[in-house]
Amino acid sequence: MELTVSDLSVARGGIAVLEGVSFTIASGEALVLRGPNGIGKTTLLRTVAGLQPPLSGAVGLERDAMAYAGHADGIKSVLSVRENLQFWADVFETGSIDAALDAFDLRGLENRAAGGLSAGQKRRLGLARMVVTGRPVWVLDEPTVSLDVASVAMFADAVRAHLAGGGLALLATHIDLGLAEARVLDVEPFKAVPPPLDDFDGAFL
Ligand SMILES: Nc1ncnc2c1ncn2[C@@H]1O[C@H](COP(=O)(O)OP(=O)(O)OP(=O)(O)O)[C@@H](O)[C@H]1O
Repeated sequence: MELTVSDLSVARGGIAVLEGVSFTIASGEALVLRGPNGIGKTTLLRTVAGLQPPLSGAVGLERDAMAYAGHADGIKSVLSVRENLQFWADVFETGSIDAALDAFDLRGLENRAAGGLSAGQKRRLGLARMVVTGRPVWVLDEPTVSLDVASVAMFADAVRAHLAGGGLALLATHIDLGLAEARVLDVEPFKAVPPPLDDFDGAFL
């Protein structure tokens, strides 16, 4: 499997933010997007994951191959940790949630209502959902927000296991995950150039 992004231009609120982005990620590989706040990393990830259309260019994989985790954890607060994961296992028809509970050290919390978890515990539950989806392509936006050092290492291990199983990952993060094998793509050079003004006088009004 391979995720190929070709000459992709993406927009937020109707305004182009990144233009001409191209990369390929093969099975077993991870690519980390880097760039300053507001450059368009979230917009690029959402476009690659099929949550919004590109302005132009192409993503050479079906949306069904991907699991996306954004800033929101997507957890149901009245359900327990176990019920949350079971819900996703049912949606994705993947069966067991044991591997996800173990990967993110959630065994001791499995009967706790998700609404009563700490921010970092909620984040671990949200990331455990990626394991449960069984999907080969993980698209992750700032996955380590709220995680302590041990949990970041736990997350890096989960990504490594995913890659070892033939999966691939595309991530945006500002911190060092300790994933030495991951490639890094700085998206700043792809910053969109504003269109030239076609109303010279109007620009001064
Ligand atoms: N609803 C919106 N309408 C218009 N512009 C928006 C909207 N939401 C975000 N933007 C702008 O789009 C640009 C790209 O935002 P995006 O969230 O993709 O950046 P980012 O690189 O992920 O930033 P960060 O590192 O802060 O998470 C930013 O300049 C942002 O202000």
